[in-house]
Amino acid sequence: MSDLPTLRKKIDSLDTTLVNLLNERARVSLDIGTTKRLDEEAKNGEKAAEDLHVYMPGREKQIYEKLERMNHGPLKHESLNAIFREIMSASIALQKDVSVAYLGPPGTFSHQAVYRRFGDSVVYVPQKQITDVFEAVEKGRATYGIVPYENSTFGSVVETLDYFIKSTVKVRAETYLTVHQCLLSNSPLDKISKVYSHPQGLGQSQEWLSAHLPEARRIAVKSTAQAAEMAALETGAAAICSEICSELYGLDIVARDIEHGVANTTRFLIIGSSSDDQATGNDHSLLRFTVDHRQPGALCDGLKVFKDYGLNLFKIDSRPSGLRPWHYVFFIECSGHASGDKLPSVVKDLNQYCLDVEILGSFPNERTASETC
Ligand SMILES: O=C(O)C(=O)C[C@]1(C(=O)O)C=C[C@@H](O)C=C1
Repeated sequence: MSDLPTLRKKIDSLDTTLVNLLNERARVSLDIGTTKRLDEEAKNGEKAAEDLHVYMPGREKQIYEKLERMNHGPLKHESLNAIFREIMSASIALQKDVSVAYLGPPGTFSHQAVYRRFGDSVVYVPQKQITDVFEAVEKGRATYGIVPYENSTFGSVVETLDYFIKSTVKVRAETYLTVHQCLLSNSPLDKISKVYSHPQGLGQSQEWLSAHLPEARRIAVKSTAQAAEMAALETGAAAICSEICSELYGLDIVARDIEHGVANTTRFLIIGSSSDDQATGNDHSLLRFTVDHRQPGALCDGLKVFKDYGLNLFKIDSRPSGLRPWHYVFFIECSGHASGDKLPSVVKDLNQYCLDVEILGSFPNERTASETC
């Protein structure tokens, strides 16, 4: 082993090589941006080129999988992934100014999910409620949005599903975040009479609340970080939120990991003005449809279409349509991609049993093998 000055000299020289290589990569990324813009302009005109999507989840997944295959250490996979998250974040930001709307204020789990997916080089646009995230994307105030879709303990996020009934946005990607809920307050546990959180935070921690704060009022607010903001202003109030809100809002951690359920995980969807048209071979698609109730068995016949084409179903939700009582909109998540050969035929066949069918987006499956079991 060499002495310290020699080893540091080696590091200095490697850093120079790294910086040069990173800039070489950045220049290629700029060329990719220009090529995509020119291609889009030639195909769909100048306006489409302005709205160009620079975030390509399918391509990113390919890169991360390749990194995992070629990394033989000593760098850990997670460390290499974190480094590349920032490399790709910078790469996206070079191609275009990218902003991401999320359910704020800072400190929410959505905020952490944006960081996980988009890194530090994009602009973060906090929104007051989930519906505002959709609107920010629809009205072009943000390039992308991230919305909570479901939680492994408490189930679907109905506010998100309800907005998908009327929205024009498309799903581009998904991301998973392990969620640990904390009880934050400036009062001790025996003085807490009110607990604020998002309905998901309250739901994921209901067993703990019943055991430790059975008398406390549970108050649902728009987000977990808003709950922290509010709890910081009142004595005897607490918030169920992420640990990072402790520092952000000046609250003490009264209890940690109060969620029930094993490996409590929230799944987020990344939305944009269009879906990713690049299939990866392991994709999921989200569809929305309304069944024609005048036909007996229409829902059953509709579901059979997926089976006939060999597409696996992962999730089914139904929500009131809002148009008339007992009339529902169904959401189906299945394997396959909108640009594949099966899904367009499924949609065509489904139309026999449904009043309307729409593919809300196709995206790379990010669930790891262990999460699938
Ligand atoms: O391959 C592309 O399409 C790129 O824009 C390049 C790149 C990258 O830096 O590797 C950048 C952003 C995309 O999300 C995926 C990949």
